[in-house]
Amino acid sequence: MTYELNVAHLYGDLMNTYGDIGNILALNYYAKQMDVHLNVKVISLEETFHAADYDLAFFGGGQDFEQTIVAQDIQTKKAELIKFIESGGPLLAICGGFQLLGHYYIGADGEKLPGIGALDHYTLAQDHNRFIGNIVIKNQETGETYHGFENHQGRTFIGKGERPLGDVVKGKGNNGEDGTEGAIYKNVYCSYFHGPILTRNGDIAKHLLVAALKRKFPDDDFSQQEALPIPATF
Ligand SMILES: NC(=O)CC[C@H](N)C(=O)O
Repeated sequence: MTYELNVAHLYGDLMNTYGDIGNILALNYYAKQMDVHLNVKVISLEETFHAADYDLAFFGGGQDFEQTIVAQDIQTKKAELIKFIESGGPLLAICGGFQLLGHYYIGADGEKLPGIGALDHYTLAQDHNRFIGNIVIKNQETGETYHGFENHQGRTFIGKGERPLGDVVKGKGNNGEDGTEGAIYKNVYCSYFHGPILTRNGDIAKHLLVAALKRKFPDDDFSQQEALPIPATF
């Protein structure tokens, strides 16, 4: 393979609800077609995340119990994660991962867990209810439609500098109120979609990989990779 990218799978052993690890398999599938080899490393509790060592990161969803543990540990990685994000590092964060990149998450039992505040959203609890079901959204900038399955109790409200990943066509989205789903900030893509998201929405995998390639190899031309057709089903 011509290119190599280093991928950090953040808390891959703890944050993996509904087969979110399938996102790593899907990334590999698309990377191969782009002539890219991925070196994937799980970075978990008490392990160091050095922003400069990685070209792409993935942070999956989790249950409240795992999130209480991760919410503490991730504070030790906060500065380097913010460095990675602010320098344009591509990162995909799903559900619990999405919540912990923001200011805080209030769990089903009312416990307030700190996030790292790298992105300007916050997540409230809801009373004895979860948003569960198939969801469809549309990204207004690209015109792309994304399909997924949501299952979350948290209600997220996005903030300064964040655009939604899409507008809700069907389903609940971030909070069931404002019609937004997910968030985009710089090269960070957040969503409540399981499914996993990248197996059903190859366009997002392509955006992440192309962003990582352009950032790591600024002198090369990736128009061919950008033009890669995305199969209807993975
Ligand atoms: N699937 C998930 O990652 C769920 C995240 C969080 N525990 C919630 O219920 O909102």
